[in-house]
Amino acid sequence: MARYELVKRSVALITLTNPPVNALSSAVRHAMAKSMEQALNDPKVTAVVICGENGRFCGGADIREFAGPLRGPPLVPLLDAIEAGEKPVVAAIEGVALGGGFELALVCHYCIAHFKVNHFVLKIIKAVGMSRAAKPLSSRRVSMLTTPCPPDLDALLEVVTMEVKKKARGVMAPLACIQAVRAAATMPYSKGIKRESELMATLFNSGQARALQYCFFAQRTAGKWTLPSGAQWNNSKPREIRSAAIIGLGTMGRGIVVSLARVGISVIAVESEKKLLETGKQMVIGMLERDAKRRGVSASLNLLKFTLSLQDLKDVDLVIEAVFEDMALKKRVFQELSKVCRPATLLCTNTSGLDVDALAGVTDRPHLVVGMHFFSPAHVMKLLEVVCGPRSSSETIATAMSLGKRMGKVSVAVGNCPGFVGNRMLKPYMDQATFLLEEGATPEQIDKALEDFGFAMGVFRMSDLAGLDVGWRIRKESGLTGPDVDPKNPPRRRHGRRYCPIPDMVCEQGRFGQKTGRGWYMYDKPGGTNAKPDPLIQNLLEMYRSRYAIQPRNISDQEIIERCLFALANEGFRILEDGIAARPEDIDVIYLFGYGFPRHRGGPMFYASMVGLERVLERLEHYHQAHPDVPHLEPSPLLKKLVACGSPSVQTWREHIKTMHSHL
Ligand SMILES: CC/C=C\C=C\CC(=O)SCCNC(=O)CCNC(=O)[C@H](O)C(C)(C)COP(=O)(O)OP(=O)(O)OC[C@H]1O[C@@H](n2cnc3c(N)ncnc32)[C@H](O)[C@@H]1OP(=O)(O)O
Repeated sequence: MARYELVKRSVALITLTNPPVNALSSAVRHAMAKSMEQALNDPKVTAVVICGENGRFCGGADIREFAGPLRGPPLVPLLDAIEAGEKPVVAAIEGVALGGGFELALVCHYCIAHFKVNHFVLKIIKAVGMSRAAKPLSSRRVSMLTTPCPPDLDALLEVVTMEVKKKARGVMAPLACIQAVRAAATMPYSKGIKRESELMATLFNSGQARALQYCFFAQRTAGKWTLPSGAQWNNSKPREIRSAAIIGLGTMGRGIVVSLARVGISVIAVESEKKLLETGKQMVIGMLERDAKRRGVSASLNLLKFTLSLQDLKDVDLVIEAVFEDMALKKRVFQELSKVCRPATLLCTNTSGLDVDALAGVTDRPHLVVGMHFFSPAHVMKLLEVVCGPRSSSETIATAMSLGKRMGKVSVAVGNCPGFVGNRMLKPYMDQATFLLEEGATPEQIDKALEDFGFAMGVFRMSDLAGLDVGWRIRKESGLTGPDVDPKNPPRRRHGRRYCPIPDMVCEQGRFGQKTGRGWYMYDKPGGTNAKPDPLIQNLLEMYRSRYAIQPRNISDQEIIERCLFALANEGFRILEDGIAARPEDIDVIYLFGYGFPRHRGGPMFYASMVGLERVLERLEHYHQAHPDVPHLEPSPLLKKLVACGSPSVQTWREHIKTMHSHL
């Protein structure tokens, strides 16, 4: 946990040894306290060097211990002893120094940071020995340092506070940080530290802290996929991918090309027409150049090839199809790829919800077919849903997951069903939002409630950004709207359930969102981003309500949140029951990284557990009674089962999920 060595007969070298990140667990704190005591009491020791094993100084407190009561010695007295000691202590920092690890470095009298500090420990020790006589320690104690306090501190912090409130809506920690900075600048050290401890205690005991800790581990759990066959992340070897091809240079295709090229993979990009190819090429080159400039590296343009011919793909390791969301077209592409590519080439689809196994079925290698569902813009968004078809091999899944990681994505393995996890859950969420419009709410009221909850964007603002025509096309293909559907017979119902045609009416007016300058909001120009409420939408809603004799009512923010988010979580429970997601953590990670769900709320499933499953069940029953023609509001059997089992913690739900067959 901490190794103590006497080096050169006078320097104590204390090495933190708690892999993988040398977190300050209770055992480490105990060993550190003992080692420091030994060093300070040993007359032979004239100086101390603290470092971390395996190229990492310290990743801070052991977050796993936060779930229980504090055990072992507290950190602050240890830090105080180092700071006040009569022997110089040097932090030799390599890799990370985070949280409590950073505090540990701060109280040391000297800090040396290098990307390979272990090579330097002996030199550091020598330098420390020499400087000992020259420099008295009083000037090296952090408590003796004065913090500069600008005369306009209040105004400065006010500006920062406003910025933080805008960027991290509803999040407590950044505001507490500003208060701690104020305390440091205006109070003596001991009082400032006391204030900081109080702020820390408030945060530490908050629901937000629990949510953020949950997110940290959920993100890491998501990479550890497992199949009922026994194949899993640590026993399935991914293939090495050196070359890839992308079919389709629309918005998604371009982002995927950039994501691959910037990690050094050669990419062949294919389009069907010369003009589309040229436009796509220019866009990709521009994106890569801007990206490289931002990262201070040179753009990897030599890795790219642009072509109109699928024949050029015969030798690539992997293909990602990113053509229009049209099953017939995708099947044609997969049939062609089957003929052209060498038998070992992996064939992936970027479909956002179509049947991956149906595509596998038209190829000569269904075991090498897998979904790689990127989120737009693909070179920015961190989420990748890896859609495992029933015939995808474990090697194929491992390769897609590992390629996602290589591109810096958070990859989550999901099963194959319409919409997979993310988009399947989006439907009930968006349905509730449009039903609320019918009942009397406005897009801006619903968006504000969701943004106050913490979403980066409300549902209507997000739809305008994504483009309203995509969903419209899908609804037409599923027979929910279009020339063959009589909107009056029956009105506001399709396939035996409630249906809101307002989104179709918006699209019929050519309002497709930001790209057309009009959508649920109006924008200064096509492509504009500054959303303003549009009186025409207000008129449309009023006319619609009067046509169907709907008496608008005042709808509270609480109802908006409950109906949208409990319907969302309810679908999540069904997804768990169906074996489309293996764990609630996977669902939460998908919503955190793909749909802007606020991290300090932990994701839809964690949020439901924090609200209390009993309460979620009671509200869903209430809303389902009021809207019996909305099946998504009917509480799922798993939710009922969990409540009947006493609402266990989210980490243990898996034990209660008995799926007949997993789709993973
Ligand atoms: C006694 C209390 C006194 C003082 C309290 C002070 C406040 C704090 O210190 S709060 C903690 C602050 N520290 C952090 O927030 C760091 C969190 N960790 C990270 O950001 C990263 O893990 C990393 C250190 C930058 C390393 O990143 P990477 O190389 O990508 O590895 P990972 O996959 O993220 O992590 C590997 C492995 O380590 C586990 N882990 C990492 N940090 C901690 C930690 N602080 N506590 C416990 N466990 C940690 C992580 O879960 C991974 O575990 P696996 O089992 O391999 O999944």
